[in-house]
Amino acid sequence: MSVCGAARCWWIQTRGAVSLRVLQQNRTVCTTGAPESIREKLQAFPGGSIDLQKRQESGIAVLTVNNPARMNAFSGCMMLELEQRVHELESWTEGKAVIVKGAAGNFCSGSDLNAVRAIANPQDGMRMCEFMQNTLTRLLRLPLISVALVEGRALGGGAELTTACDFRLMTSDGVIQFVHKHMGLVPGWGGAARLVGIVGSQNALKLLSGAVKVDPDCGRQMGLVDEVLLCSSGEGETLTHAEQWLRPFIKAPAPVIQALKKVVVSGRELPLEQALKTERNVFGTVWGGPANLKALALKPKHK
Ligand SMILES: CC[C@H](C(=O)O)C(=O)SCCNC(=O)CCNC(=O)[C@H](O)C(C)(C)COP(=O)(O)OP(=O)(O)OC[C@H]1O[C@@H](n2cnc3c(N)ncnc32)[C@H](O)[C@@H]1OP(=O)(O)O
Repeated sequence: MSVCGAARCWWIQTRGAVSLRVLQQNRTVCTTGAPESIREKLQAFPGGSIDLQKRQESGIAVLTVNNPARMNAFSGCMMLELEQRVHELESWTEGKAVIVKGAAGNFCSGSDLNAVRAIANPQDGMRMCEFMQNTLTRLLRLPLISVALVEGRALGGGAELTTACDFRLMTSDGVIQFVHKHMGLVPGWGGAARLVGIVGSQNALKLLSGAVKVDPDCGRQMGLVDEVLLCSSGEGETLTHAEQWLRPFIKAPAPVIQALKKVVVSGRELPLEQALKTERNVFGTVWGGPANLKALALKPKHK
C-alpha cells in the first residue's frame, strides 16, 4: 500500500510489520507511481534495457543501464524498467549492496534525446521528471549500500543517476557532467537537490552553472567521487574492483547491513526526533537477533 497525500510517506520495516511514519512536508510527493498517461507515453519509446543481476552468495546486485547504441541513454521503456528493478531490490531480503553501471564501458548519457524531443510539452516533461525523481529517490533509499560505477561518461540525467547512489567510484577515464545548462535546462531527476547534499551548495552551483566536466581528480577534491579505480573503462575488471571496494562494508549478515543503511537514511532525511524514533525502531529489529546473539556468544574483542 502506498499513500499519496500532503506528506511523504515513509515505510519502515520493523519486525516484519510495516509501520507507516508520516513525515510532514509542505509539498506533496506522490508515491503511488506516475499517472497512467505518463506511463503510456514512456512506453511509446522503446529501446535498451535495465538489467539486474542479484548475486545471492555475495549479496551484491549489479544493475546495468544497457543501451550502448545510444551511449546508454534512457529510453522511455528503460525509465519504466528502472522502476521495476528498484521495486525488486526493495524486497530483496538477502541483499547488501547494489552496483549501478552502464554497458560497454560507458555510464549513461541521460534521457534519450529522441524521447525528449517528443515529450517536449511542459506538462509531460514535468511528469517524466516526477516519475524519475520518485524512482531515483527510492533507489537512494534502498536498504542496500549503493555504488555508481562511473566508467566513461555520465551526462545530464546520467550525472543525476550517480547522485542517487550512496557512493561513486570512477575509472581513470571517467567524467561526470551536468550538461543541463547547455540544454537550457536544470536537473529534473532530483540531481540538483542531491548534489547540494553531496558537495555543498557552492560546489553544486559551480558544477551546474559551469557544466563542469568532473574528472577523477576534480571529483575526489569535491567529494563527489569516493574512489578512483586504477583502470580504464571496460567490462569485468572494473566491476571486480568495485566489488573489492565494497567488501569491507558488507562483511555482516544482510539484516544488519540493511538496518545500518536504514538508520543512515533516516538520519539524512528526517528531523532529529523522528530520526531517533526510527533508529529505536530499527534497533529493535536487530537487538537479540541471530547476529547479535552470535556475537555475544563469541565474547568479541575489536582489536
Ligand atoms: C533531466 C535529464 C535531461 C532531460 O531529460 O532533459 C537529460 O538527460 S537530456 C540528455 C543529456 N545528454 C546529452 O545531451 C548527451 C548527448 N550526447 C553526447 O553529448 C554525445 O553523444 C556523447 C558525448 C555522449 C558521446 O559522443 P561520441 O561522439 O563519443 O558518440 P556519438 O555522439 O556519436 O554517440 C553515439 C550514438 O549515441 C547516440 N546518443 C548519445 N547520447 C544520446 C542521447 N542522450 N540520446 C539519444 N542518443 C544519444 C548518438 O546520437 C549516436 O547515435 P547515432 O545514431 O550514431 O547518431
